[in-house]
Amino acid sequence: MSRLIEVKGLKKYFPIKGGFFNRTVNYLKAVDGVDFFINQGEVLGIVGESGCGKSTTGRTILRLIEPTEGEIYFDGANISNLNEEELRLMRRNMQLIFQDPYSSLNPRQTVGDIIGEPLLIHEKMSRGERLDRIKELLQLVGLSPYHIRRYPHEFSGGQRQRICIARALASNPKFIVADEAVSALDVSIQAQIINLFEELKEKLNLTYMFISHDLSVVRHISDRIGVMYLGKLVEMGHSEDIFEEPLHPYTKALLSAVPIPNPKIKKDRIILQGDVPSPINTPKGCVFCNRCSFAIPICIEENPKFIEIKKGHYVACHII
Ligand SMILES: Nc1ncnc2c1ncn2[C@@H]1O[C@H](COP(=O)(O)OP(=O)(O)OP(=O)(O)O)[C@@H](O)[C@H]1O
Repeated sequence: MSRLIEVKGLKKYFPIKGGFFNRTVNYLKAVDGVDFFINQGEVLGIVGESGCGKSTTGRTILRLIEPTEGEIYFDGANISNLNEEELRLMRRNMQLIFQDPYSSLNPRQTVGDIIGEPLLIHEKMSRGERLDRIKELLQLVGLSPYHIRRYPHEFSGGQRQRICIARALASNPKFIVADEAVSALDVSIQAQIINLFEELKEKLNLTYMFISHDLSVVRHISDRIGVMYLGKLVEMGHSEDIFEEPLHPYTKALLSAVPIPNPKIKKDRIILQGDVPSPINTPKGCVFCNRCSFAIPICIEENPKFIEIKKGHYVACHII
């Protein structure tokens, strides 16, 4: 299996300005040194509580946010230092679908204009060819070609997310970052949109990074899952391993809150204590240690390495 995405030592520190001269007085460490890869045709789920750096990771990979440090490879090519023109060409291969289908569509544009916009930017097409392609995209996401002249307010939340997906597919991308793409939808509609993502992946040979704060959402679609906490990956592995044999105390705590239908899977009940530390003054040792019931003295002193415990299962924890 070939690697479509590879990320090495990725960091994104946002400067914090202050004082009379508005100088940088500190940094918020949104992403603090993450390494991972996504194979061609694979779905990597990224989970973690709000503010742990999931969106920043996704957007930095797409170069919508400039990385502070680290390397990003797409299909073997280092895209960390591309110039504007090179980035423009690269972007057609990588698309972002985000949370809120209500605010991400221009209410004054017709569905046809919304979906056709990337075709104007990226493709040299005649008007007729563009219309055909828009109709094809509408059908691909389960909408009707007759919807082409309608406006976003005429659609339900699930249908609007389908429009966003059609727009993202217009440039024939290979890689999609779906950032909380179903979080704003009702549970029954969430399932429909997740099924659509799965169908499109098979039909169009897509690769996804599927970001969610909700483990039960990523479970169904992900081949592998990465668990983030305070800007770092604390565990990553095949979905079955993460659900059936979680290793990191934080992953166990997240799983405690998720109902698991299989009675054979025994879960340690771990309740999260305390608060997430500030991403401005991150702890010297393990980022999770102030909330961990199993912490030992080394956890306060030393940041644990992210190591492969068994094939494909990585964890950053001193007690494993
Ligand atoms: N443009 C920015 N400037 C300064 N800080 C930012 C910026 N974008 C994000 N942050 C901060 O970076 C940290 C990580 O944010 P991010 O949105 O990546 O987290 P997340 O896990 O996706 O959470 P959520 O699901 O709530 O979006 C947060 O502390 C956030 O406040």
